[in-house]
Amino acid sequence: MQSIKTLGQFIIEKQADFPYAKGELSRLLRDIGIASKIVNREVNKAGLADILGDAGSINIQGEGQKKLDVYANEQFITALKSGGECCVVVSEENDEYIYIDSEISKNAKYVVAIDPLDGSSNIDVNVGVGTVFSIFRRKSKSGAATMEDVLQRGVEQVAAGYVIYGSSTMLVYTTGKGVNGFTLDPSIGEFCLSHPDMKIPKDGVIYSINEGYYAHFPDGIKKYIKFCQVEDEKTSRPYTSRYTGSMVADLHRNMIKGGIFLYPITAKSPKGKLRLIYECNPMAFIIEQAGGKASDGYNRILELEVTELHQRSAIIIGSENMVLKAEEMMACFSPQVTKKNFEGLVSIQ
Ligand SMILES: O=P(O)(O)OC[C@H]1O[C@](O)(COP(=O)(O)O)[C@@H](O)[C@@H]1O
Ligand SMILES: [Mg+2]
Ligand SMILES: [Mg+2]
Repeated sequence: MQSIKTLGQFIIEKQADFPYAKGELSRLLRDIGIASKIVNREVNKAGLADILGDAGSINIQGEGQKKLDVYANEQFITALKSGGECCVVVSEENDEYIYIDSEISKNAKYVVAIDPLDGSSNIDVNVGVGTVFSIFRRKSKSGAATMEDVLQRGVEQVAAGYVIYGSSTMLVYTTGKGVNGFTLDPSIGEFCLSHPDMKIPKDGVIYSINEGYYAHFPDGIKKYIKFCQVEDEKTSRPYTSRYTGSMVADLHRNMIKGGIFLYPITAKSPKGKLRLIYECNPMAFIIEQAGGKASDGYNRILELEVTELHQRSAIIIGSENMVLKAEEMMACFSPQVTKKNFEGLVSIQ
């Protein structure tokens, strides 16, 4: 009989990897696991419960909030507040960061940034959606948290993960020592280790991008899309186009099969659409830990300076060789205008 390993058992076991660990991060991951199960329960019966459709409110991104966005946000914030291991929460659905000044949390060590429900446009149509989370250590010693605690670069993350509410529900996370995936077994209500030590193939034949915005893409991206569509058996092209409209679902698929996901700048989103702190950075940490690569077309996502809570970024992420090819196209056809080469350009004239 094959023994199962639950998320809780795995977390405790891996705690040994961190000699000075006191269990705070383990308990924090446990709390996120519990909230994920509660959200999963509502997602699964969304059509029956009054949880589909719009909540009638707009978030700071100017996006209409779905009822499930609001519900998921409440569940994660409640779990993080009652768990006591997190002193600040940054959420896509809250304009400002939430400092948890309760007795058990106010001096807690960790900061959590979260996209409670990713792929909101797919909620009402039963296409895979997700949750994305990123965990940092606070910078300030204790007491009220500061912007310095929340505006940290991706390289500062101590853990990151996502939950995908799809044909099955999975939680995938890293603490910087590889990536592991757990599938929820509803019959025992436990996430069980199903995908140990996940690795993304160096190459793939899947590209994921919303080609509806093609006319507004940088030339480098247009060239890369053309590159994907060329007939060339030797390089298994044309690649296959797969795009669900849920970043978590697209990245999860590409992580398992190999592939590239691109959300570049467009006329509609001149700084990109996806948010650096709770979408790009956690997914970049996971994909890099699985052997892949993540950039904004020029720079490593995890090294980008973070200056705003809901800062956006262009993102090209996935199989290493595919991202390198896309970066090559960007460098060639959409060279980055940096202060340095702008002065160079001006001096030529
Ligand atoms: O509809 P578009 O412009 O292709 O955007 C789809 C992208 O937007 C998102 O839905 C944004 O995330 P949220 O749903 O959390 O706001 C991503 O999951 C997805 O990749
Ligand atoms: Mg999202
Ligand atoms: Mg969201």
